[in-house]
Amino acid sequence: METVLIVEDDRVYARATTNWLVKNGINARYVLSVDNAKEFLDNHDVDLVLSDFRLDNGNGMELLEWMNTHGYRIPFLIMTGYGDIPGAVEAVKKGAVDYLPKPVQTEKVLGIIRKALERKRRDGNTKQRFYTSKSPLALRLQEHIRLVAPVDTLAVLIRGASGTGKEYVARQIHVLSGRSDASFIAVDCGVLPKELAASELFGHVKGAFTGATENKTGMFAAANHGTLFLDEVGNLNAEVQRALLRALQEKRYRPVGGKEEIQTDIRLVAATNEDLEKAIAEGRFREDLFHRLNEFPLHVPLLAECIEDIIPLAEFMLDAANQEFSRKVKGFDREVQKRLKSYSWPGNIRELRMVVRRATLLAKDDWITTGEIDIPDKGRQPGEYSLNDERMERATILKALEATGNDRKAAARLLGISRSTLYLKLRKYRLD
Ligand SMILES: Nc1ncnc2c1ncn2[C@@H]1O[C@H](COP(=O)(O)OP(=O)(O)OP(=O)(O)O)[C@@H](O)[C@H]1O
Repeated sequence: METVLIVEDDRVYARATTNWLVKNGINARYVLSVDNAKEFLDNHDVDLVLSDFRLDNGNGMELLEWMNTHGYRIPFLIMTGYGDIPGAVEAVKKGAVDYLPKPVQTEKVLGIIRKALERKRRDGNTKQRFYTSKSPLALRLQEHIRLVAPVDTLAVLIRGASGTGKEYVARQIHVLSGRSDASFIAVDCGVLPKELAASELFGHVKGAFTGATENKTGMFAAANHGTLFLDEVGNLNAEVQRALLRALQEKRYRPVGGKEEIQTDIRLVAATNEDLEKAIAEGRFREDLFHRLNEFPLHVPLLAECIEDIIPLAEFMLDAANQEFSRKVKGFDREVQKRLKSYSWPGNIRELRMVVRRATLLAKDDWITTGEIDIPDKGRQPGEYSLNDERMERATILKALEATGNDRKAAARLLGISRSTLYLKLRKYRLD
Protein backbone atom coordinates (compact mmCIF):
# COMPACT_ATOMS: atom_id res chain seq x y z
CA MET A 1 0.00 0.00 0.00
CA GLU A 2 1.23 3.52 -0.75
CA THR A 3 2.48 5.69 2.08
CA VAL A 4 1.86 9.39 2.62
CA LEU A 5 4.29 11.17 4.92
CA ILE A 6 2.87 14.11 6.84
CA VAL A 7 5.38 16.70 8.04
CA GLU A 8 3.75 18.89 10.67
CA ASP A 9 5.20 20.28 13.89
CA ASP A 10 1.81 20.53 15.62
CA ARG A 11 1.48 17.01 17.02
CA VAL A 12 -2.30 17.20 17.49
CA TYR A 13 -2.88 18.41 13.94
CA ALA A 14 -0.39 15.85 12.58
CA ARG A 15 -2.17 13.01 14.37
CA ALA A 16 -5.63 14.20 13.30
CA THR A 17 -4.56 14.45 9.63
CA THR A 18 -2.93 11.04 9.78
CA ASN A 19 -6.08 9.45 11.25
CA TRP A 20 -8.25 11.15 8.67
CA LEU A 21 -6.15 9.74 5.81
CA VAL A 22 -6.07 6.27 7.34
CA LYS A 23 -9.86 6.36 7.76
CA ASN A 24 -10.07 7.15 4.06
CA GLY A 25 -8.00 4.11 3.13
CA ILE A 26 -4.62 5.82 2.70
CA ASN A 27 -1.64 4.62 4.69
CA ALA A 28 -0.19 7.68 6.45
CA ARG A 29 2.63 8.39 8.89
CA TYR A 30 3.72 11.65 10.43
CA VAL A 31 6.96 13.29 11.55
CA LEU A 32 7.36 16.56 13.43
CA SER A 33 10.39 18.20 11.80
CA VAL A 34 12.32 18.59 8.55
CA ASP A 35 15.21 16.54 9.96
CA ASN A 36 12.90 13.69 10.93
CA ALA A 37 11.33 13.84 7.48
CA LYS A 38 14.75 13.47 5.80
CA GLU A 39 15.57 10.51 7.99
CA PHE A 40 12.20 8.92 7.31
CA LEU A 41 12.57 9.38 3.54
CA ASP A 42 16.04 7.87 3.63
CA ASN A 43 14.78 4.77 5.40
CA HIS A 44 11.27 4.14 4.10
CA ASP A 45 9.40 4.05 0.83
CA VAL A 46 7.24 7.12 0.68
CA ASP A 47 4.85 7.87 -2.18
CA LEU A 48 3.71 11.39 -1.33
CA VAL A 49 4.76 14.09 1.10
CA LEU A 50 2.22 16.41 2.68
CA SER A 51 4.20 19.09 4.48
CA ASP A 52 3.30 22.17 6.43
CA PHE A 53 4.91 25.32 5.08
CA ARG A 54 6.00 26.69 8.44
CA LEU A 55 7.79 24.27 10.71
CA ASP A 56 9.61 24.72 14.01
CA ASN A 57 13.09 24.13 12.65
CA GLY A 58 12.96 25.12 8.99
CA ASN A 59 10.13 25.02 6.50
CA GLY A 60 8.51 22.87 3.85
CA MET A 61 10.40 24.64 1.09
CA GLU A 62 13.71 23.55 2.58
CA LEU A 63 12.52 19.95 2.63
CA LEU A 64 11.37 20.19 -0.98
CA GLU A 65 14.78 21.55 -2.05
CA TRP A 66 16.54 18.79 -0.14
CA MET A 67 14.35 16.17 -1.85
CA ASN A 68 15.09 17.70 -5.23
CA THR A 69 18.84 17.54 -4.70
CA HIS A 70 18.66 14.01 -3.34
CA GLY A 71 16.76 12.61 -6.28
CA TYR A 72 13.38 12.11 -4.58
CA ARG A 73 10.83 12.56 -7.31
CA ILE A 74 7.81 12.16 -5.04
CA PRO A 75 4.67 14.30 -5.26
CA PHE A 76 4.95 17.07 -2.70
CA LEU A 77 1.91 18.94 -1.39
CA ILE A 78 2.30 21.93 0.85
CA MET A 79 -0.17 22.91 3.58
CA THR A 80 -0.44 26.62 4.22
CA GLY A 81 -1.81 28.79 6.95
CA TYR A 82 -2.89 32.39 6.62
CA GLY A 83 -0.06 34.55 5.21
CA ASP A 84 2.00 31.71 3.75
CA ILE A 85 0.58 31.92 0.25
CA PRO A 86 3.55 33.72 -1.43
CA GLY A 87 5.94 31.11 -0.01
CA ALA A 88 3.65 28.31 -1.11
CA VAL A 89 3.47 29.71 -4.64
CA GLU A 90 7.26 29.72 -4.66
CA ALA A 91 7.18 26.05 -3.56
CA VAL A 92 4.95 25.19 -6.51
CA LYS A 93 7.50 26.86 -8.78
CA LYS A 94 10.14 24.59 -7.25
CA GLY A 95 8.15 21.48 -8.03
CA ALA A 96 5.42 21.11 -5.37
CA VAL A 97 2.24 19.67 -6.93
CA ASP A 98 -0.07 22.13 -5.19
CA TYR A 99 -0.65 24.13 -2.03
CA LEU A 100 -3.57 23.38 0.22
CA PRO A 101 -5.01 25.92 2.62
CA LYS A 102 -5.48 24.54 6.13
CA PRO A 103 -7.57 22.77 7.38
CA VAL A 104 -6.88 20.11 4.80
CA GLN A 105 -9.34 17.43 5.94
CA THR A 106 -11.76 17.96 3.05
CA GLU A 107 -13.10 15.84 0.19
CA LYS A 108 -11.39 18.17 -2.26
CA VAL A 109 -7.94 17.61 -0.72
CA LEU A 110 -8.55 13.87 -0.58
CA GLY A 111 -9.21 14.02 -4.32
CA ILE A 112 -5.95 15.92 -4.92
CA ILE A 113 -3.95 13.37 -2.89
CA ARG A 114 -5.58 10.40 -4.64
CA LYS A 115 -4.93 11.95 -8.05
CA ALA A 116 -1.25 12.64 -7.24
CA LEU A 117 -0.80 9.06 -6.00
CA GLU A 118 -2.50 7.72 -9.11
CA ARG A 119 -0.22 9.77 -11.35
CA LYS A 120 2.81 8.50 -9.50
CA ARG A 121 1.60 4.91 -9.89
CA ARG A 122 1.18 5.51 -13.63
CA ASP A 123 4.63 7.08 -14.01
CA GLY A 124 6.23 4.19 -12.17
CA ASN A 125 8.79 4.38 -9.45
CA THR A 126 10.72 7.46 -10.35
CA LYS A 127 12.74 7.57 -7.16
CA GLN A 128 16.36 7.93 -8.07
CA ARG A 129 18.34 8.24 -4.91
CA PHE A 130 21.77 9.65 -4.41
CA TYR A 131 24.07 9.36 -1.47
CA THR A 132 25.12 12.63 0.13
CA SER A 133 28.82 12.57 0.90
CA LYS A 134 29.91 13.55 4.38
CA SER A 135 33.68 13.91 3.98
CA PRO A 136 35.17 17.42 4.35
CA LEU A 137 36.06 17.83 0.66
CA ALA A 138 32.62 16.70 -0.46
CA LEU A 139 30.91 18.97 2.05
CA ARG A 140 32.89 21.91 0.75
CA LEU A 141 31.80 21.02 -2.76
CA GLN A 142 28.15 20.85 -1.61
CA GLU A 143 28.49 24.30 -0.09
CA HIS A 144 29.91 25.70 -3.34
CA ILE A 145 27.10 24.08 -5.34
CA ARG A 146 24.51 25.63 -3.05
CA LEU A 147 26.12 29.05 -3.49
CA VAL A 148 26.60 29.02 -7.23
CA ALA A 149 23.39 27.25 -8.31
CA PRO A 150 21.06 30.26 -8.01
CA VAL A 151 23.58 32.61 -9.68
CA ASP A 152 22.46 32.02 -13.18
CA THR A 153 24.92 34.35 -14.82
CA LEU A 154 28.00 32.39 -13.74
CA ALA A 155 29.20 29.61 -16.01
CA VAL A 156 30.38 26.62 -14.00
CA LEU A 157 33.22 24.33 -14.99
CA ILE A 158 33.21 21.04 -13.10
CA ARG A 159 36.62 19.43 -12.90
CA GLY A 160 37.38 15.99 -11.63
CA ALA A 161 38.48 12.53 -12.67
CA SER A 162 36.24 10.09 -14.49
CA GLY A 163 33.49 8.50 -12.41
CA THR A 164 33.63 11.03 -9.56
CA GLY A 165 30.03 12.14 -10.14
CA LYS A 166 30.43 15.27 -12.27
CA GLU A 167 27.09 14.77 -13.98
CA TYR A 168 25.41 14.40 -10.60
CA VAL A 169 26.95 17.77 -9.58
CA ALA A 170 25.64 19.38 -12.78
CA ARG A 171 22.14 18.03 -12.07
CA GLN A 172 22.24 19.42 -8.55
CA ILE A 173 23.15 22.86 -9.91
CA HIS A 174 20.15 22.68 -12.23
CA VAL A 175 17.75 21.49 -9.55
CA LEU A 176 18.82 24.22 -7.13
CA SER A 177 18.62 26.95 -9.74
CA GLY A 178 15.67 29.02 -10.85
CA ARG A 179 15.62 26.90 -14.02
CA SER A 180 14.64 23.66 -12.36
CA ASP A 181 11.23 23.62 -14.06
CA ALA A 182 12.85 23.61 -17.49
CA SER A 183 14.98 20.87 -19.07
CA PHE A 184 18.38 19.61 -18.04
CA ILE A 185 20.11 18.40 -21.19
CA ALA A 186 23.36 16.46 -20.89
CA VAL A 187 25.67 16.09 -23.87
CA ASP A 188 28.77 13.90 -23.79
CA CYS A 189 31.10 15.82 -26.11
CA GLY A 190 33.51 12.88 -25.97
CA VAL A 191 31.22 10.73 -28.10
CA LEU A 192 29.86 13.37 -30.45
CA PRO A 193 30.99 12.48 -33.98
CA LYS A 194 33.29 15.29 -35.13
CA GLU A 195 31.39 16.09 -38.30
CA LEU A 196 28.02 16.13 -36.54
CA ALA A 197 28.94 17.96 -33.33
CA ALA A 198 27.83 21.40 -34.54
CA SER A 199 24.54 20.04 -35.80
CA GLU A 200 23.91 18.12 -32.57
CA LEU A 201 24.40 21.28 -30.54
CA PHE A 202 22.89 23.96 -32.75
CA GLY A 203 20.67 21.98 -35.13
CA HIS A 204 20.74 22.24 -38.91
CA VAL A 205 18.54 23.27 -41.79
CA LYS A 206 17.41 20.92 -44.52
CA GLY A 207 20.11 20.48 -47.16
CA ALA A 208 22.94 21.84 -44.97
CA PHE A 209 24.99 18.72 -45.70
CA THR A 210 24.54 15.29 -47.23
CA GLY A 211 22.01 13.46 -45.13
CA ALA A 212 20.36 16.62 -43.75
CA THR A 213 16.98 15.75 -45.23
CA GLU A 214 14.94 17.67 -42.66
CA ASN A 215 15.35 20.73 -40.44
CA LYS A 216 16.59 19.59 -37.06
CA THR A 217 16.76 21.41 -33.74
CA GLY A 218 19.77 20.79 -31.53
CA MET A 219 20.59 20.56 -27.84
CA PHE A 220 20.64 24.35 -27.43
CA ALA A 221 16.99 24.45 -28.43
CA ALA A 222 16.14 21.47 -26.20
CA ALA A 223 17.78 23.17 -23.20
CA ASN A 224 16.23 26.60 -23.79
CA HIS A 225 15.31 28.22 -20.45
CA GLY A 226 17.02 25.30 -18.72
CA THR A 227 20.54 23.96 -18.27
CA LEU A 228 22.86 22.57 -20.92
CA PHE A 229 25.51 20.27 -19.51
CA LEU A 230 28.52 19.72 -21.76
CA ASP A 231 30.53 16.80 -20.42
CA GLU A 232 34.11 16.29 -21.68
CA VAL A 233 34.01 19.78 -23.17
CA GLY A 234 37.73 19.54 -24.06
CA ASN A 235 36.79 17.26 -26.96
CA LEU A 236 34.96 19.89 -28.99
CA ASN A 237 36.66 20.78 -32.24
CA ALA A 238 37.85 24.29 -33.15
CA GLU A 239 34.80 25.13 -35.25
CA VAL A 240 32.35 24.15 -32.51
CA GLN A 241 34.44 25.92 -29.86
CA ARG A 242 34.14 29.12 -31.89
CA ALA A 243 30.37 28.74 -32.33
CA LEU A 244 29.94 27.91 -28.65
CA LEU A 245 31.86 30.98 -27.52
CA ARG A 246 29.75 33.15 -29.76
CA ALA A 247 26.51 31.58 -28.53
CA LEU A 248 27.54 32.20 -24.92
CA GLN A 249 28.66 35.76 -25.48
CA GLU A 250 25.85 36.91 -27.71
CA LYS A 251 23.09 34.61 -26.51
CA ARG A 252 22.26 33.70 -30.08
CA TYR A 253 23.39 31.03 -32.48
CA ARG A 254 22.88 29.92 -36.04
CA PRO A 255 21.90 26.33 -36.95
CA VAL A 256 24.30 24.67 -39.41
CA GLY A 257 23.51 25.93 -42.90
CA GLY A 258 20.96 28.41 -41.58
CA LYS A 259 20.73 32.15 -42.20
CA GLU A 260 18.53 33.12 -39.28
CA GLU A 261 19.97 33.56 -35.83
CA ILE A 262 18.13 32.06 -32.89
CA GLN A 263 17.96 33.66 -29.45
CA THR A 264 18.99 31.38 -26.64
CA ASP A 265 18.51 31.44 -22.91
CA ILE A 266 20.48 28.62 -21.37
CA ARG A 267 22.68 28.14 -18.39
CA LEU A 268 25.84 26.36 -19.40
CA VAL A 269 27.55 23.92 -17.10
CA ALA A 270 30.62 22.21 -18.52
CA ALA A 271 32.78 19.40 -17.19
CA THR A 272 36.15 17.99 -17.98
CA ASN A 273 38.60 15.45 -16.66
CA GLU A 274 41.24 16.77 -19.01
CA ASP A 275 43.99 19.27 -18.24
CA LEU A 276 42.46 22.14 -20.21
CA GLU A 277 45.40 24.45 -19.42
CA LYS A 278 47.63 21.96 -21.21
CA ALA A 279 45.14 21.75 -24.10
CA ILE A 280 45.32 25.56 -24.37
CA ALA A 281 49.13 25.50 -24.34
CA GLU A 282 49.04 22.91 -27.12
CA GLY A 283 46.56 24.97 -29.13
CA ARG A 284 43.75 22.41 -28.84
CA PHE A 285 41.41 24.55 -26.75
CA ARG A 286 40.57 28.24 -27.03
CA GLU A 287 41.74 30.26 -24.07
CA ASP A 288 38.88 32.76 -24.41
CA LEU A 289 36.34 29.94 -24.30
CA PHE A 290 38.09 28.42 -21.29
CA HIS A 291 37.74 31.68 -19.36
CA ARG A 292 34.10 32.00 -20.41
CA LEU A 293 33.36 28.47 -19.15
CA ASN A 294 35.52 28.68 -16.05
CA GLU A 295 33.83 31.59 -14.29
CA PHE A 296 33.21 29.37 -11.29
CA PRO A 297 35.31 26.21 -11.15
CA LEU A 298 34.13 23.30 -8.99
CA HIS A 299 36.44 20.45 -8.05
CA VAL A 300 34.95 17.03 -7.48
CA PRO A 301 37.20 15.00 -5.19
CA LEU A 302 38.43 11.50 -5.90
CA LEU A 303 36.73 8.72 -4.00
CA ALA A 304 40.13 7.92 -2.45
CA GLU A 305 40.15 11.42 -0.98
CA CYS A 306 36.83 10.77 0.76
CA ILE A 307 37.66 7.66 2.75
CA GLU A 308 34.89 8.32 5.30
CA ASP A 309 32.35 8.03 2.46
CA ILE A 310 33.49 4.69 1.07
CA ILE A 311 31.60 2.33 3.39
CA PRO A 312 28.37 4.40 3.67
CA LEU A 313 28.38 4.84 -0.11
CA ALA A 314 28.98 1.10 -0.63
CA GLU A 315 26.10 0.33 1.77
CA PHE A 316 23.90 2.78 -0.08
CA MET A 317 24.72 1.05 -3.35
CA LEU A 318 24.17 -2.35 -1.76
CA ASP A 319 20.70 -1.20 -0.78
CA ALA A 320 19.93 -0.20 -4.36
CA ALA A 321 21.40 -3.46 -5.72
CA ASN A 322 19.37 -5.51 -3.21
CA GLN A 323 16.21 -3.86 -4.50
CA GLU A 324 17.18 -4.25 -8.13
CA PHE A 325 18.16 -7.92 -7.85
CA SER A 326 15.60 -8.84 -5.15
CA ARG A 327 18.37 -9.88 -2.77
CA LYS A 328 18.64 -9.38 0.98
CA VAL A 329 22.38 -9.05 1.48
CA LYS A 330 23.01 -7.34 4.80
CA GLY A 331 26.44 -5.80 4.36
CA PHE A 332 30.18 -6.26 4.03
CA ASP A 333 32.23 -8.33 6.44
CA ARG A 334 35.11 -6.70 8.32
CA GLU A 335 37.84 -7.84 5.94
CA VAL A 336 35.91 -6.53 2.92
CA GLN A 337 35.37 -3.19 4.64
CA LYS A 338 39.09 -2.93 5.24
CA ARG A 339 39.82 -3.66 1.60
CA LEU A 340 37.22 -1.25 0.32
CA LYS A 341 38.74 1.49 2.44
CA SER A 342 42.35 0.80 1.45
CA TYR A 343 41.85 0.42 -2.31
CA SER A 344 42.74 3.45 -4.46
CA TRP A 345 39.55 3.42 -6.61
CA PRO A 346 40.97 4.77 -9.88
CA GLY A 347 37.48 4.50 -11.39
CA ASN A 348 35.97 6.36 -8.41
CA ILE A 349 32.24 6.10 -7.57
CA ARG A 350 31.49 4.37 -10.87
CA GLU A 351 33.96 1.59 -10.06
CA LEU A 352 32.64 1.22 -6.51
CA ARG A 353 29.11 0.88 -7.86
CA MET A 354 30.21 -1.84 -10.28
CA VAL A 355 32.07 -3.76 -7.57
CA VAL A 356 29.12 -3.58 -5.16
CA ARG A 357 26.54 -4.64 -7.76
CA ARG A 358 28.63 -7.61 -8.78
CA ALA A 359 29.27 -8.64 -5.17
CA THR A 360 25.55 -8.37 -4.35
CA LEU A 361 24.74 -10.79 -7.13
CA LEU A 362 27.55 -13.17 -6.15
CA ALA A 363 26.95 -13.11 -2.38
CA LYS A 364 26.21 -16.57 -1.02
CA ASP A 365 25.40 -15.42 2.50
CA ASP A 366 24.05 -12.42 4.37
CA TRP A 367 27.45 -10.76 4.36
CA ILE A 368 29.70 -10.07 1.38
CA THR A 369 33.10 -11.73 1.81
CA THR A 370 36.47 -11.02 0.17
CA GLY A 371 36.00 -13.72 -2.50
CA GLU A 372 33.02 -11.80 -3.85
CA ILE A 373 34.79 -8.45 -4.09
CA ASP A 374 36.50 -7.89 -7.41
CA ILE A 375 39.34 -5.48 -6.59
CA PRO A 376 43.08 -6.07 -6.86
CA ASP A 377 44.35 -8.02 -3.88
CA LYS A 378 46.77 -5.53 -2.49
CA GLY A 379 44.47 -2.55 -2.68
CA ARG A 380 46.04 0.72 -1.79
CA GLN A 381 48.96 -0.02 0.45
CA PRO A 382 49.85 2.60 2.99
CA GLY A 383 52.40 4.78 1.33
CA GLU A 384 51.27 4.12 -2.21
CA TYR A 385 50.79 7.84 -2.60
CA SER A 386 53.66 8.76 -0.29
CA LEU A 387 56.73 10.57 -1.56
CA ASN A 388 59.18 9.27 1.04
CA ASP A 389 61.18 7.14 -1.37
CA GLU A 390 62.98 9.49 -3.78
CA ARG A 391 63.43 6.80 -6.40
CA MET A 392 59.73 6.13 -6.53
CA GLU A 393 58.76 9.76 -6.73
CA ARG A 394 58.40 10.09 -10.49
CA ALA A 395 56.38 6.88 -10.77
CA THR A 396 54.19 7.93 -7.85
CA ILE A 397 53.46 11.32 -9.39
CA LEU A 398 52.59 9.67 -12.69
CA LYS A 399 50.27 7.26 -10.92
CA ALA A 400 48.52 10.09 -9.10
CA LEU A 401 48.12 12.04 -12.35
CA GLU A 402 46.65 8.98 -13.99
CA ALA A 403 44.28 8.34 -11.10
CA THR A 404 43.04 11.94 -11.28
CA GLY A 405 42.67 12.07 -15.04
CA ASN A 406 45.53 14.58 -15.18
CA ASP A 407 43.85 16.95 -12.78
CA ARG A 408 46.94 18.48 -11.15
CA LYS A 409 45.11 20.04 -8.26
CA ALA A 410 43.49 16.72 -7.33
CA ALA A 411 46.81 14.92 -7.85
CA ALA A 412 48.53 17.34 -5.47
CA ARG A 413 45.81 16.70 -2.89
CA LEU A 414 46.20 12.96 -3.35
CA LEU A 415 49.95 13.22 -2.91
CA GLY A 416 49.54 15.43 0.12
CA ILE A 417 51.61 18.28 -1.34
CA SER A 418 50.76 21.80 -2.48
CA ARG A 419 50.05 22.49 -6.11
CA SER A 420 53.17 24.62 -6.45
CA THR A 421 55.32 21.78 -5.05
CA LEU A 422 53.72 19.45 -7.57
CA TYR A 423 54.55 21.89 -10.39
CA LEU A 424 58.18 22.05 -9.22
CA LYS A 425 58.37 18.27 -9.19
CA LEU A 426 56.73 18.01 -12.61
CA ARG A 427 59.40 20.31 -13.95
CA LYS A 428 62.14 18.38 -12.16
CA TYR A 429 61.03 15.10 -13.73
CA ARG A 430 60.17 16.72 -17.05
CA LEU A 431 56.54 15.76 -16.71
CA ASP A 432 55.13 19.22 -17.37
N1 LIG B 1 26.33 10.79 -4.80
C1 LIG B 1 26.14 9.69 -5.51
N2 LIG B 1 25.34 8.69 -5.03
C2 LIG B 1 25.14 7.57 -5.72
N3 LIG B 1 25.68 7.32 -6.93
C3 LIG B 1 26.47 8.26 -7.47
C4 LIG B 1 26.75 9.49 -6.80
N4 LIG B 1 27.58 10.23 -7.58
C5 LIG B 1 27.81 9.50 -8.68
N5 LIG B 1 27.15 8.33 -8.63
C6 LIG B 1 27.16 7.26 -9.64
O1 LIG B 1 28.50 7.12 -10.11
C7 LIG B 1 28.53 6.92 -11.52
C8 LIG B 1 29.41 7.97 -12.16
O2 LIG B 1 28.82 9.26 -12.02
P1 LIG B 1 28.92 10.37 -13.16
O3 LIG B 1 28.54 9.80 -14.49
O4 LIG B 1 28.17 11.57 -12.68
O5 LIG B 1 30.49 10.63 -13.13
P2 LIG B 1 31.34 11.58 -14.07
O6 LIG B 1 32.35 12.22 -13.20
O7 LIG B 1 30.43 12.48 -14.87
O8 LIG B 1 32.07 10.53 -15.01
P3 LIG B 1 32.71 10.79 -16.49
O9 LIG B 1 33.78 11.83 -16.32
O10 LIG B 1 33.27 9.44 -16.83
O11 LIG B 1 31.58 11.23 -17.36
C9 LIG B 1 27.09 6.96 -11.98
O12 LIG B 1 26.62 5.62 -12.07
C10 LIG B 1 26.36 7.70 -10.88
O13 LIG B 1 25.03 7.29 -10.78
